[in-house]
Amino acid sequence: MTDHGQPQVTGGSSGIGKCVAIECYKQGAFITLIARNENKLLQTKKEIEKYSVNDKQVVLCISVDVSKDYGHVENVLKQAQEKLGPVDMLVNCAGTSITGKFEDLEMNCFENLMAVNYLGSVYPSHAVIPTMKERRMGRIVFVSSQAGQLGLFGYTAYSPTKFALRGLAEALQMEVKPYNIYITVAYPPDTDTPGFAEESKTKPLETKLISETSSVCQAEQVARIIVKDAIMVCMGIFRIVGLFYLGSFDSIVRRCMIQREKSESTDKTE
Ligand SMILES: NC(=O)C1=CN([C@@H]2O[C@H](COP(=O)(O)OP(=O)(O)OC[C@H]3O[C@@H](n4cnc5c(N)ncnc54)[C@H](OP(=O)(O)O)[C@@H]3O)[C@@H](O)[C@H]2O)C=CC1
Ligand SMILES: CCCCCCCCCCCCCCCC(=O)[C@@H](N)CO
Repeated sequence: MTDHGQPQVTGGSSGIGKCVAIECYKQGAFITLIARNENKLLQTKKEIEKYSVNDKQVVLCISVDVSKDYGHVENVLKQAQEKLGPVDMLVNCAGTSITGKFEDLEMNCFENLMAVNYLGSVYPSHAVIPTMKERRMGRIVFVSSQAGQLGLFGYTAYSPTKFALRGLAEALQMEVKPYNIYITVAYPPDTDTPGFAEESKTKPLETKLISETSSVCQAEQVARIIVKDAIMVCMGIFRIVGLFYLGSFDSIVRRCMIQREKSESTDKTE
């Protein structure tokens, strides 16, 4: 059934997720887009279909809130797999941001962001893992953020949700590695998307000034890196060989250094 990729992309109707879907579609994949707004999904489906590389390719749309009812999320993702075949990659892009000073943010900001950005990645991942384990293959991508590596002014509600994804990814990786399932985490910088434009409307001045120290990326570029990393990590054997080489190169450099120091000190004593 699957001589082509079968990715499911949450948040696939906009921004980074849309570009990830296009990137996979250009490689011949059958795509499932997951987001809430049906019109946006259909519009994106049409846009993606322009990039088809063969006439069998399909773009399936699922309208669901990834952060609300786990049972429902599980059902719709399973239904999609019945239609298109087993998913080989899940890219968790659905997410949103609210900025503001800690004391100015309402409690529901903290609750909603944790629900969408964190649980909204847990639910779809939990739904696809059993099939991936059975098939002894799969990839799951979590889209964190540079604000998931550093806590920055204005991001008290957002950053923790993105830090959480890293903890989830590392613990889950240890569990699923024996099943040949690979987890990657992306940490994108500010990226030009509808979500970013929305976020920028209410950013505190401090956050703006901090953000302006680094430039805004294009969503296409971020998506390309996300897809490439997800595929590269699968080449487990190459990674191991690569690490071995790095280790052996380090020891060459170390030997040369010791050699050079020795000959320098004998030069001095002569
Ligand atoms: N743009 C940026 O500067 C950066 C973004 N990121 C992260 O990348 C991801 C994508 O961001 P970006 O492309 O900017 O976002 P956009 O706002 O442009 O797109 C978000 C997508 O997620 C969907 N979505 C949002 N909430 C839910 C939900 N509860 N259930 C299902 N789908 C949902 C939206 O569709 P709908 O609303 O119809 O549901 C839409 O398809 C986010 O996780 C974000 O935190 C990370 C670093 C930088
Ligand atoms: C090793 C770590 C390197 C860190 C470099 C520091 C750069 C600071 C710039 C601030 C960037 C803020 C990113 C938030 C992006 C985001 O997730 C939102 N735009 C979502 O909408």
